[in-house]
Amino acid sequence: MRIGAERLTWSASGRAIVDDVTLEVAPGETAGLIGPNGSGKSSLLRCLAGLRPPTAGTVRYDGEPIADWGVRRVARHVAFVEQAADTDTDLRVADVVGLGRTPFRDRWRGPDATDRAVVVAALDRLGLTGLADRHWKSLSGGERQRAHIARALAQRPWCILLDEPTNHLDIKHQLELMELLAGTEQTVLVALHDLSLAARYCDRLLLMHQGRLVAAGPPADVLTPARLAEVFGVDAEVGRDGLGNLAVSYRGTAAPVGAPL
Ligand SMILES: Nc1ncnc2c1ncn2[C@@H]1O[C@H](COP(=O)(O)OP(=O)(O)OP(=O)(O)O)[C@@H](O)[C@H]1O
Repeated sequence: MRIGAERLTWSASGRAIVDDVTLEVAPGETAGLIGPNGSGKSSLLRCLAGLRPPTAGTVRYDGEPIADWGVRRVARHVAFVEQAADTDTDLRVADVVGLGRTPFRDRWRGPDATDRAVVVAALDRLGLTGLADRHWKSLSGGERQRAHIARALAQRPWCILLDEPTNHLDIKHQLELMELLAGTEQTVLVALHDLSLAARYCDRLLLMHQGRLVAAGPPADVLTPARLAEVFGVDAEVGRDGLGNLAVSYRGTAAPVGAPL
């Protein structure tokens, strides 16, 4: 399924937080959304997930304006893992993951065999099978993060939007998650702060700066030292690491060294 935004603007407190953004993520593509703190990544993802009606412009899935879809139809096609998504609940982990099946159930019907099988598969995919019966409150931050991703997979969505999903994850689980996202046939748009991780696993990167989409393309084209200095304020080098992967190395900030605080 193709994700599209056309001249999308979302304003708050009289300011364009997402400013005239046009983008497209092709079916099956894994696209990385990058940009400094406050550049509008989460706000853009919330608009694309249908959680925020845009001030102007259109969000489309496979060419159809999402504004014409009901909440349930959106939830059947698009899963969204929010940043630091937390749930203060007494539910078991399997029940939280089972919430991903809600859009497919009648209001009064409990989970059926398909729902249960999908939840088992999603728990397994995220290495959470052993934690299925644990209470949510007893999980670590990384375990919760993985459970939120399992909940998104249980939706069996066509598109997955994720906001900083590697937060809280140790390096093995970061790599596992990125391998999963890069390997899935679903369309993925994932906001990431780790530029080397983004460069390695994403087909294309979309770079946000002050609410605007300022670059989009293959990682090697988007991640130039000049852009990293201008957008992120860092003095960086982009090259191949010892394994041949594109990687960003930082000399430091681009600000003058020794400037008084
Ligand atoms: N409801 C709101 N009202 C006013 N300002 C907002 C609102 N939501 C977000 N902002 C502001 O919009 C800007 C963009 O926020 P957003 O969370 O989209 O950025 P981000 O790129 O995801 O940042 P980060 O990398 O820190 O998560 C920030 O300056 C934020 O303070």
